[in-house]
Amino acid sequence: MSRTVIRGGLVITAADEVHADVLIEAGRVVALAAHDSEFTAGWSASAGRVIDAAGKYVIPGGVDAHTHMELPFGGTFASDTFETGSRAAAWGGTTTIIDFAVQSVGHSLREGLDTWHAKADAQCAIDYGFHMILADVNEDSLKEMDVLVEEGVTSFKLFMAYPGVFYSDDGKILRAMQRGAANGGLIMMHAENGIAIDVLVEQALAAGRTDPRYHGEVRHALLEAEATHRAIKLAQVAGSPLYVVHVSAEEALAELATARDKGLNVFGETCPQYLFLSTDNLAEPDFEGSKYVCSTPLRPKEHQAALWRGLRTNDLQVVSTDHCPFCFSGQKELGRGDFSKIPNGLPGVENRMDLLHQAVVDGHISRRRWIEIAAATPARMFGLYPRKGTIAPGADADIVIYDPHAEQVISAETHHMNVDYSAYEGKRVTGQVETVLSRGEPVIDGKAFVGRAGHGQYTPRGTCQYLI
Ligand SMILES: NC(=O)NCCC(=O)O
Ligand SMILES: [Zn+2]
Ligand SMILES: [Zn+2]
Repeated sequence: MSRTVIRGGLVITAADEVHADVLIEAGRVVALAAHDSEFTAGWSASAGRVIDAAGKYVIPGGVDAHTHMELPFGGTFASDTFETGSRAAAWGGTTTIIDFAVQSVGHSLREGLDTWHAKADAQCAIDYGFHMILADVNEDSLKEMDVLVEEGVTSFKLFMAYPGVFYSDDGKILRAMQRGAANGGLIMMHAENGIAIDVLVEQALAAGRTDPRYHGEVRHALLEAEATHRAIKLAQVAGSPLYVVHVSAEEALAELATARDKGLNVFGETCPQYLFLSTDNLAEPDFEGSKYVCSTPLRPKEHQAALWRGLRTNDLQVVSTDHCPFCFSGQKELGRGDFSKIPNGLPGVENRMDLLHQAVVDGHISRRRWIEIAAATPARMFGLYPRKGTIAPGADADIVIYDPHAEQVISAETHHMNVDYSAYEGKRVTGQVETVLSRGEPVIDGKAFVGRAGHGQYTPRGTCQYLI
């Protein structure tokens, strides 16, 4: 049986930081023990591979709980396939993604799930699971939720935005929440008042305000806060937990904090783009602002301090990417002259672990909190813990050797995502992935990709393990 030993690194989990050696066998962590102690004697001699991690961090692979490979949106498709996107994720130290299978209106959940399996199976370099987007809540799809939860698709995204596409009205949302309360499925909410936003879009375009910056203005922070408040109340009535995705506005975060102060099972996710980018980017000239069009939108810089505080106080529990890349050329350009036609989404699956490490360097969060929000909590939230999200006996050996002192400059010239720009072009960050193991197998080795499409396995999930 092949054995790997990782020697001499600082092992960081959400719970601990310890100088330890890690023994891996058959794709799993078998033991951790104090570096070069009596307990590790003989490990290296019997190992097929010994990785020297002296001076490096040894961390659980990242769990990115919000990606959209090949998502159809606005008449085009997100430009990363599961092959290119999962490879890029590995380059950035993420070893599990949870992507969104989509139910189309008039079709079953099963059809949507089968379609996403056909896109992803045998393509991924790292392990993957699925949430389900509920676009058509009806008697049949409600019943299907029960079956999917049993099968390991244990979370369902609903949209208060995008009328005519993914939108659900309050009655449908309430019914899905009631079903989730009964079957254990976690409701994930895109919380923006899409009906009101569509009025503002129409008014802006009629007044000749067509540039990307107006995307941010019509998607008003108060309309995110209002929808967040409404979603919380509906969840309370239904008796269901709630996970609000891509929180960007301070006012929306305040709604989550109030609910959590009452002891409710209400959770929030934010994304690196809301922590590091702002409406200044949306206002870039020559249509460059289109590169930053996503929903919820980027906010004025002042919101960032509130989001960092929310991450420290645990009013926000998870940082995912909402990775949904569209090339500037030919895709973002669909919205020249009409911001409402710019496909929504930003690339970032490769950058998340590095940007959050930079947040450690900058003093926003601690090292253990970095691992908690990027690996341990998403794994717990979505029923993957302790197989994913930690380094402990029995866990999958999804492990990253991270060089905390390496300097790098993020750029489209060097990234591996299938998109022609970087949202963080030119940003200097300290820290870089050196080696990535997925179930004990090297995927990135000494800054080279050595993985393969099809190594990544579909991973059915349990129900939420984060309830109060
Ligand atoms: N977020 C975004 O702009 N695009 C992806 C779809 C979604 O998550 O709403
Ligand atoms: Zn969304
Ligand atoms: Zn999304």
